[in-house]
Amino acid sequence: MLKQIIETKRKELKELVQPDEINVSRKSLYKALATPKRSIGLISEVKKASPSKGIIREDFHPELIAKGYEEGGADALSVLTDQVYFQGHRDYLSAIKQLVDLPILRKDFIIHPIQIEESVRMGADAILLIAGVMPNKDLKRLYEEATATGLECLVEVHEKEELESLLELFTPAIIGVNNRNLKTFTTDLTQTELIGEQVPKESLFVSESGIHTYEDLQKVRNAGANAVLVGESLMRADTPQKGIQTLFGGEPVEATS
Ligand SMILES: O=P(O)(O)OC[C@@H](O)[C@@H](O)c1c[nH]c2ccccc12
Repeated sequence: MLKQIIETKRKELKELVQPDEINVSRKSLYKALATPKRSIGLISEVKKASPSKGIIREDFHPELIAKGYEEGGADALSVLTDQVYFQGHRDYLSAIKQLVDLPILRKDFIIHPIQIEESVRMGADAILLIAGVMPNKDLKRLYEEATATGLECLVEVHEKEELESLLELFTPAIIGVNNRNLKTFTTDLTQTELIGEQVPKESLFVSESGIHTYEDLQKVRNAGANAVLVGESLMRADTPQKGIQTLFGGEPVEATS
């Protein structure tokens, strides 16, 4: 599946037209996750559909959802911009960036430097880079280019070996462990426990996918995760605020934040 997605992305890129640049100030994802509002950081994802689950939310209003996440006390937002497989859109990200005061992660399949310029223009604060979809040295180059333009990167890994070989080249500031097996689409939080042991102390550690309950949250926190990236379970909640509240077992945001 991932292979197919990347192939589609390559074709799309041949016809990419850069958007007009929106004028916004950048917010640091790293800082937001290093000083979370609760006992663990939360990146809430604006996600209408996915290849594994189909449509997750029919009445999909990205700006309302984003606003709800902000009111619910999310530390950062992730916005899907891939259209073909996730029914996202780069315009959603631009609109949300102008509406909320949180760092925004662009969730897409970034494989070429022109997407870095595109991400800057659309107003993203950070981008996702997925290990395994390109040689590590190419990923490192994209990481450096993005960083030089003021974009932060969440570097996602799926296997222990993937992280080990990446760390031989460089140490990403933010490392995400995806609990979803990209071949079978099943999620398993023990991935966070297993691979988490390998995440260097100086990097922020994000546990991604398949986090649905307060127990799940505690499990990955105990495994050393600094933050979670949650889409589906929040998108299926009555309201984004209620979703966050339930996920955190009612834990309030810190009064000082
Ligand atoms: O909806 P979930 O299971 O809470 O997962 C969110 C996020 O981790 C997932 O959307 C994701 C993780 N890595 C990705 C890469 C591309 C697209 C999507 C993703």
